[in-house]
Order: sequence, then C-alpha cells, then structure tokens
Amino acid sequence: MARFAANLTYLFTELPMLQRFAAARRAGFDGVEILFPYDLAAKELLQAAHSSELSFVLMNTPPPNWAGGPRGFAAEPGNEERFRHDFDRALRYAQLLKVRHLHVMAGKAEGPDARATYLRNLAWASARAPEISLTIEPMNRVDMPGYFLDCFDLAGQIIDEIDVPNLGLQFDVYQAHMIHGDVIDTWHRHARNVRHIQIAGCPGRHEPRAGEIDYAGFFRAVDAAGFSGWVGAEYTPRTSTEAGLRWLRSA
Ligand SMILES: O=C(O)C(=O)[C@H](O)CO
Ligand SMILES: [Mg+2]
Repeated sequence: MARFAANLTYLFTELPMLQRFAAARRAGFDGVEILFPYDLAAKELLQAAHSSELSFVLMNTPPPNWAGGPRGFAAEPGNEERFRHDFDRALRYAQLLKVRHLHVMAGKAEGPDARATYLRNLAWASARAPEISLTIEPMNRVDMPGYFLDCFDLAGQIIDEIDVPNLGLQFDVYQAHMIHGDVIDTWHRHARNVRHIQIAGCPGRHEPRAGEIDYAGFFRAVDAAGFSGWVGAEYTPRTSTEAGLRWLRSA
C-alpha cells in the first residue's frame, strides 16, 4: 500500500512554506516533497517536518538558476564541473533533511553528447551518494520544451546502462500520460525501475480525480506490482488545496 506525500511547492500555497507542513499533516498526508528548498534553512524545514511527524520524501537538484530558468543541467555538455559542485550542495541539503529521494534533473539538451554527459554525471552522482536514492523523471515537451529526458523508454535505458541500486525512475503519471498516452502500459513496461510516483489530473494538471487518466486502474496495477513506496501529489489545485482533497480521503 502506497503512502501519500504533499508536494508543498504546489499544495497549501495559501500559507507560508513553514506552515504548509502542519496543514499537510492535518489533511492526512504522511510525507512532503519540495521542488527546490534551497532558499530556506534546512534546520527550519527539518524542524517543521519533525513537529508535524512528516517524512521528507523528495527534493530536486538545483537548476542553474533555481529562481527560474531551465530545470537542471545533468545532460548539458560542458557543465560537468558545475554539476558536481551543485550536486554536492543538493546532497548536503538532502542529508540534513534526511530526504528519501533526490531527483536529478537533466535540463535542456539533445544528441549523443548530451546522452554521454548525462550517463557520466549520473554514474558519478550515484557513486558519490550510495546511501541516497537518486531518481530521474521524464518530462513532457509541451510543458518543458527541449528537456533532455522526454521519454520513459530512454529513462529505462539510462537506468539499465548505469545499473546501480541507488538510481531509479520517478514515475509521474501526468508526465506518462502526456508523453505516451497509455499510463498503465507505461507502468507495466517500467514498474521494475520505479522508486517514486507522482500524480495529477490531465488536462490541466489539477486534482488527480477528474480527467482522462484512469487512476483507479493505475492504482490497481501499482498494488498488483507490490509497490510500497511514496506517491507525491504534484498538482495545482483548481480552487483551494483543501477543497480539492476528496481524492485523498477516498484513496
Ligand atoms: O514537473 C514535474 O513533474 C517534476 O516532478 C519536477 O520535479 C518539476 O521540477
Ligand atoms: Mg513530477
């Protein structure tokens, strides 16, 4: 049975970041994710998570300019030194927060050089931090044009080629639907590599309940596969966060 984490970059944004933790606990979540926590003191975040008895489940490696701009740069040729420096910075945060998964973002790039760079950087990062689970997540090209990792099959090849226990797939159901259409087929092809799941409805990336994605069928497949990890709620509420949480109460 999966456990649910609130992505606090998307949910409870009615409140300042540190107050979102208690709101997530009251709503029934057991964990939290934050995309880029770097402008907040790790100590304060840890304290907020502790006092609400929430696990810190996921954060992302820093993009080159995390206040905006492209997401990550692990696949960007020529930026390897910067990647290592920034990865170490993300790792320090992740260790302080006792984060379960660190999502290493690929950034915008294409072609064989980008693939080779991505492989080298991921192999280096997974050897650098064997105690932490690293994830990679394909992003659809409508929301993120030019993003290197734009296909679940490519992610599967990369994970298989590096072949280390601490590198796996972040299966964002919204992304799978946008990229491949058939979420359940994509799940069956990649379930063995999945370490973390994220959910949102489509179209619009709102609450997971309504829309084109068959979440009841998806969760049957997830349970049948014996997945016991975390499911992150990564969507933009249609109105208020609270008003859209019926899906969680019936999960
Ligand atoms: O956009 C997504 O689906 C993600 O999970 C990323 O972490 C956003 O940066
Ligand atoms: Mg996602």
